[in-house]
Amino acid sequence: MNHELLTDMYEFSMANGYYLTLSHDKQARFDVFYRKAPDDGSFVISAGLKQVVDEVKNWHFSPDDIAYLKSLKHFSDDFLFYLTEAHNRCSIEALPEGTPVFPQEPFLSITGPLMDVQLLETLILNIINHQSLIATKAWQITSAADNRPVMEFGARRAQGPDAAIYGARAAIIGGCGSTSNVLAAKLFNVPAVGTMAHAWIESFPDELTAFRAWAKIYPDNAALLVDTYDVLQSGVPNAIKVFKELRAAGHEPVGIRIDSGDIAQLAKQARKMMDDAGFPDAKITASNALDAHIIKSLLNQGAPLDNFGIGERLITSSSSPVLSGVYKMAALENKGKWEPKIKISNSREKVTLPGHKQVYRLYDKHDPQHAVADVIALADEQIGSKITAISADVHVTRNKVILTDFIAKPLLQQVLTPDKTATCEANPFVIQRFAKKNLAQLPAATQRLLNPDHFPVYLTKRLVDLQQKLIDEATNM
Ligand SMILES: Nc1ncnc2c1ncn2[C@@H]1O[C@H](COP(=O)(O)OP(=O)(O)OP(=O)(O)O)[C@@H](O)[C@H]1O
Ligand SMILES: O=P(O)(O)OC[C@H]1O[C@H](OP(=O)(O)OP(=O)(O)O)[C@H](O)[C@@H]1O
Ligand SMILES: O=C(O)c1cccnc1
Repeated sequence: MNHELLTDMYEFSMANGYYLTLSHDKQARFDVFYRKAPDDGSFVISAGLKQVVDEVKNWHFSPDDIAYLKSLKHFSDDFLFYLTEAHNRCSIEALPEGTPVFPQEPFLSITGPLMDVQLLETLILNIINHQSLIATKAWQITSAADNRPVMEFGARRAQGPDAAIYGARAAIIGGCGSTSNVLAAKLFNVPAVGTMAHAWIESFPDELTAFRAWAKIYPDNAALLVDTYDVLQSGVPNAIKVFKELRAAGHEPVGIRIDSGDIAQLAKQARKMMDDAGFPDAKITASNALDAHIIKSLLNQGAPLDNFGIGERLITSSSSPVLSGVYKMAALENKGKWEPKIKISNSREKVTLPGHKQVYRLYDKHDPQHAVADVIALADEQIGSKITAISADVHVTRNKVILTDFIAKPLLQQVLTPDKTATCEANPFVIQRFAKKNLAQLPAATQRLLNPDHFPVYLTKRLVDLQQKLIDEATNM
């Protein structure tokens, strides 16, 4: 299904209005950014860019779409004709997927005909907000799991098929190692994994028969679900019987999955039983409405867990289910000249950053693996060896600093041009490694699950002066 109509009606009303009142090739630039990270975190892991680039690159309206828009009797024929010829005329600059991004930083900027970029607002936000939210949640969960493999199990609880598919990709970006979602595994070339459901056990006369039947079919992939009847009285003893039979036939068992009850207590006792029976390498997988905080707590209780299967709280980010990324006009072309644009608000933090911008990550000159701050600058500014900067966080009291001794790396990169040249990493594991590398360069305190430190984000003086000038002009001061 093409997604060109996946936009809000007001975007079409405005685009039709622009067509009727403004010059048709008037260019505009919009930025995507967010103001507050989910779960009171300090950053978001950017995700969704690959899908955005694919959508924008192939942007077009089918005859059926045009017929539907015509049937609404709301748009001019000339505008509808413009849409029949629509194709990508936009360029996109963006942070690569997997970049930890902080509030106010544009993680994507799109430039193109005003009508086109306006029509793309809803779809771009839909994709970026969803996938960045899930990638960030997956980072929380996998960081709590402390290098133990996490399988994404959420398809059945995701809010619809797209959320399951693209959520699985975002989960890999955020740190998961595999997914139970076979379609996502196929589409993104990632491992499809799984154990068994209680239905398998219930389909046989008893648990032992069910385990044996499984082990016969999958002798090298026997991860047995032990909680259908009683984990310690029945599940683990039966699993051990089958493990012994497997070993006698020359196979090593994978382990067990515990999906209910007090996981810490059950895992400790199951571990002891399997060790005593000669299976110290049999793994214990935990599942059952787990999230980052429960995983941390289980590990703090000393639960000997090797793997996690995580569904609903990952795929829906249920503890913080919205990333409110926004899409705001930064500049508009007028008679061949770009003019910076601003949205003013009574709340200082909601005043937008005007103009064509670049985000720099500053690394300590003497320790270049250590990021010390980000700076948002105007794109045509020269970043020298010294920057006078103002905190992007309006609540900071001592908000003016002089930054020196840094190496500045520009983060926004061109990923799509109107001639359809697209450069954008697709492989979610490559992106996962990029995310890990970038996170390792940030202060550890910004990555606490509870009350993390905020990473300093600054604006250059020129950007702040431009913002103030536009505020003054708009308020006639
Ligand atoms: N030792 C533990 N410490 C903290 N949380 C735990 C522990 N063991 C399980 N949990 C979590 O507690 C929540 C509720 O577990 P509960 O015992 O109610 O599940 P259950 O009723 O046994 O499972 P089910 O409803 O699937 O039969 C789940 O999110 C689970 O992951
Ligand atoms: O709990 P999640 O993190 O979403 O992980 C996925 C869950 O999906 C399955 O449950 P199922 O749908 O069979 O229902 P159940 O909760 O009764 O086990 C599985 O047994 C997990 O418990
Ligand atoms: O393979 C599993 O164990 C699995 C898959 C999806 C949901 N719950 C469990």
